[in-house]
Amino acid sequence: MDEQKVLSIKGLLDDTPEEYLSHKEKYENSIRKSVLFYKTLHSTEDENMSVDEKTKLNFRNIVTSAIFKDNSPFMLHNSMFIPTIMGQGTDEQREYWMKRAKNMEIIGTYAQTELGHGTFIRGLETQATYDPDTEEFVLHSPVLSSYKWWPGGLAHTANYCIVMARLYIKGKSHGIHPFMVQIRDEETHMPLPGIKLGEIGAKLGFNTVNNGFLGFENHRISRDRMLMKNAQVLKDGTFVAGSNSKLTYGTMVYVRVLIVSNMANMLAKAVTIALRYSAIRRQSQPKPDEPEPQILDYVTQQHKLFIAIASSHAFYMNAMWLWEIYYSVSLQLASGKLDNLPELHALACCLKPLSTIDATAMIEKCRLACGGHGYMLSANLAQTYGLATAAYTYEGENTVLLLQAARSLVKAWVGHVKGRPLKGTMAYLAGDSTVKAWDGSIDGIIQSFKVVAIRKISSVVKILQDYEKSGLSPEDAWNKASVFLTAASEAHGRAVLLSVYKSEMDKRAAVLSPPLRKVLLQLVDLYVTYWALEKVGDMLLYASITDKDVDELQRRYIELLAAIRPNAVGLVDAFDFRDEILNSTLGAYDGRAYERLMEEAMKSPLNAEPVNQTFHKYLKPFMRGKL
Ligand SMILES: CCCCCCCCCCC/C=C/C(=O)SCCNC(=O)CCNC(=O)[C@H](O)C(C)(C)COP(=O)(O)OP(=O)(O)OC[C@H]1O[C@@H](n2cnc3c(N)ncnc32)[C@H](O)[C@@H]1OP(=O)(O)O
Ligand SMILES: Cc1cc2nc3c(=O)[nH]c(=O)nc-3n(C[C@H](O)[C@H](O)[C@H](O)COP(=O)(O)OP(=O)(O)OC[C@H]3O[C@@H](n4cnc5c(N)ncnc54)[C@H](O)[C@@H]3O)c2cc1C
Repeated sequence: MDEQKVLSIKGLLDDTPEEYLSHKEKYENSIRKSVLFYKTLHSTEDENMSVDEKTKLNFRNIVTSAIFKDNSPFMLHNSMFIPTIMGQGTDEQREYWMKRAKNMEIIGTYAQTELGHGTFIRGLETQATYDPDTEEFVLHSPVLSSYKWWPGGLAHTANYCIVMARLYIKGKSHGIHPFMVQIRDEETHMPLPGIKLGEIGAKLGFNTVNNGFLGFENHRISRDRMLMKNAQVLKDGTFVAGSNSKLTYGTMVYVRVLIVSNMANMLAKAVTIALRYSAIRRQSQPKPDEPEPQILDYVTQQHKLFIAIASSHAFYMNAMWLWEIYYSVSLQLASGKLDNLPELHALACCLKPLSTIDATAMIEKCRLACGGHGYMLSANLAQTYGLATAAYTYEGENTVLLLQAARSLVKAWVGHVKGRPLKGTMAYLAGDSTVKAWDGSIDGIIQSFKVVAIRKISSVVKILQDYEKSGLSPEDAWNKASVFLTAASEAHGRAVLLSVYKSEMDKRAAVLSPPLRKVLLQLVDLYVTYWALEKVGDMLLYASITDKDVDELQRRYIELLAAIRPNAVGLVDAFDFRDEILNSTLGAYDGRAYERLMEEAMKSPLNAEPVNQTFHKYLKPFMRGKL
């Protein structure tokens, strides 16, 4: 990625801090920057790229688009509109729409969620009724709850969107399908007749993504606007179903994998800021007559931050591994082979939640580790948190996705008990789940996490079966056991994250210089030890850990923090974020945090004059008892 080229774009970087712009100005400024940015450096995925090139491009797009303190109103164009055309369009539709979309002749978004439904896709109410007389679909929003609500860029930016709507033919519903809909005139940008558009209002974050609402009043589109790769409607209204109705959900799987990469990047940004600040901040005097130490030398500070470095590495390694699986399954789907889709879906339903849960918590911990200055918007930690925490919800709310993963794990376990072979990332469930003695090695701990997952899955299946034996319906039994179903999914996800991080690092270790290998493997060791201590209850219950073993783990953890300390700054420098991308008074490479804090403070409009007009208007009369 040519950051220099991007950052040299005149006007891309803000003179006025975004914090002091109005809601409307923030959006307008973000459009200005997005146009500059995309004119200079933007390439989208090309179908004949190698997996490695695609992976690098995805990661590159994430990093480059990190230039914005918030996200770009073009975000959905790249992350969902284009992937949906690629994944859901026929060859002819791809040919036409990809050219226009890649050249930014049109700007699109992905409109699935409605005011009344986000998780329950089968409950979506937007109607697409086929009219065989005119060979058109009539799009209609029958009730307020059917208005599309949330899609990024929908409010004022996009002029096209993929609308996920319920297909009706001759009064019969044929499920949810994707439709390419022009929503604004390409010349005037006015909403087309029968289309209501607007912005949903200020949010915790994402305030320049231009999330909008969309309502239809019997708006007609031609038949060829239904993306018909996975299902078709013939001219006479005959519906031709696809091989698997869930192929329509393909874009969501893609984005869930993308989110894992994005969490690696977001967490890397936050820990770079917090750790560099911790290296320059000196505070307190534990030893009389000695200078105040760097707060990075407090072990509690190391405990807060070093796990974030290791977690960013872990998410990155897992993301690259998952991209390989994604692209391999996508190629199989293209040739009609569907049997590996459920495993990819289950993996994405584990890793997206766990990476967003951990990243969100650790980014907040990075902010808290910076004390008062971490609370400043100019530190760019609060905004980073705001962007990350959104991913807990979007692209499949985490609880719902963990329950989806549980659905696959329960099926796999029940099948295993009946003698059906387990495969892929669930094969370990067939392993021995009795641990006679604690094995404190890295591989031993990872094996213990697998045992925890096996035991949690088997025990929640027993709970489900007992509930059903007691007369509960499968649905009621499922709901009753759902807390422990999500716990079983989390345990599976934890085992995957740990084992993939370790195995991917082992693959790379061979080509690393000995000093680099040592440091990176220390981070693997720290990550595994940290999680063994975090989940010590599970280890006690299922992995025969004793209090002596825990004591040993604690001592090892402390030693690892000390071992990593000399390389800590180098490890975040290695993320190689330029100051303009960190966009933080605390995280700049030169360490001049105090000067930058003051520089940013002086940009506050309130500092333009020594006495604010409210003194004479309100305060003085008030203090003189005259109000
Ligand atoms: C700085 C730049 C960084 C970029 C980073 C990315 C940024 C992207 C920005 C994104 C902005 C946000 C966009 C959005 O949020 S788009 C909307 C996303 N919405 C969702 O994800 C909705 C979640 N809900 C669902 O997925 C389903 O409805 C759910 C499966 C949860 C519930 O389905 P339901 O209970 O109705 O059950 P079903 O019968 O429909 O389905 C269950 C069976 O279907 C299989 N299944 C489900 N989903 C999938 C899938 N996606 N792929 C494959 N298979 C799927 C599931 O396994 C079940 O199969 P079985 O019946 O065989 O068990
Ligand atoms: C910043 C942001 C950007 C977004 N961008 C887009 C976009 O571009 N395009 C788009 O289409 N959508 C977008 N969304 C919407 C997003 O996809 C939905 O918010 C998400 O799918 C969750 O659905 P929901 O909001 O209806 O929450 P709900 O599904 O109503 O969830 C609310 C609560 O109910 C629980 N719950 C729901 N169903 C179940 C269940 N079956 N079992 C157990 N618990 C359940 C959930 O766990 C959660 O605690 C965006 C959302 C955000 C926050």
